Amino acid sequence: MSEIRPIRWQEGKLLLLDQTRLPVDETTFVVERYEQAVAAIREMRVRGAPAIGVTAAYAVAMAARDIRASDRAEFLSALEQDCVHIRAARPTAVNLGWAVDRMMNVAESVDSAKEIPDRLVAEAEEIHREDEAINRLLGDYGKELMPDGGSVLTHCNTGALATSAFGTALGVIRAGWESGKRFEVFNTETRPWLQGARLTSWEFQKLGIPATLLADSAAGMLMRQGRIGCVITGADRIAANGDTANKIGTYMLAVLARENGIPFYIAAPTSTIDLALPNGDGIEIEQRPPEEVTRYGGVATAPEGVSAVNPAFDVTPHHYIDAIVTERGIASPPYTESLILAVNGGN
Ligand SMILES: CSC[C@H]1O[C@H](OP(=O)(O)O)[C@H](O)[C@@H]1O
Repeated sequence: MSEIRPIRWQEGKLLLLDQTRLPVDETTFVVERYEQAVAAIREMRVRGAPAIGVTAAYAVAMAARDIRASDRAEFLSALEQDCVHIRAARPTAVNLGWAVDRMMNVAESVDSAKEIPDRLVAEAEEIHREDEAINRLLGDYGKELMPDGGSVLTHCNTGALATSAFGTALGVIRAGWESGKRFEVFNTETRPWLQGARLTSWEFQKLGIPATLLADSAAGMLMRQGRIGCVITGADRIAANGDTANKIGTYMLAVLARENGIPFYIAAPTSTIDLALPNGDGIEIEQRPPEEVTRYGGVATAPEGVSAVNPAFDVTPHHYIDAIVTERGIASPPYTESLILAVNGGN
């Protein structure tokens, strides 16, 4: 099976598998300027915390390519201005800001303005390469949590489409399956943007992993019936105490899992951990257009004029989370200690 790669850098252009068109059409959205990358992130043509970070890295490199200043200080000032727009594309996933910070640190380490653009392309490519390796490591650690002969439920899309390749929570499921374990897989549709129905189901079919799609509201009944052995999701930002922001509906699944005595896991690279944030109260939750709730595919699914709220994420308190799988191992409570070790490489 050829790996799904939603992001490709080719001859100075960023080629994105347009996720607003899946699963019906597999089309490439071509990005040549950083402004187009910002729009693609905001419009969710590319989405998923790690994928947003990789795309933001290339956006910084493209911004640098268009700056004409020869003076180093002027160049860096202009680049930081462009980075303000890149950082603002979507607020919740920490990976975006993490990638921009890393790119700006590299730019500031270069002595001559004319060398910055090429150096930044190289750094963006390195971030891109690192992400796949990290996901595979994470999957390898996490696969032990997959219940041979049992079942797992996942939410939203955390597969290759949410990263550079392989995925995070879906990568753990894939690694467990490819290690020879056999278990039932369930995935929620994930309203209103339908990442689960449109993207995760598509990825499981590509991987040859049988998976059963369910309405978000059916998850509680399946748990109560004993049909779900564990729940695993991704993350967009993990605070120092383990409070975790993820796709809207995750908190509901975590509370239902605890109520039914089912383990609830998070899978995320350490770049998603924000140790500067003591707890989840300070995580900015992206509010997306109400039309994503009241319409789908250009068709009204609610009466014209109805008001709607559309938070794209929620925060799951750390005490509902049984383990956090990272590329440096599985973190267990107390997360105030285990996440520091994970981020610092065990030291
Ligand atoms: C591997 S992180 C994927 C993460 O991102 C998703 O959000 P969105 O589709 O809005 O970018 C969701 O929270 C996933 O868990």
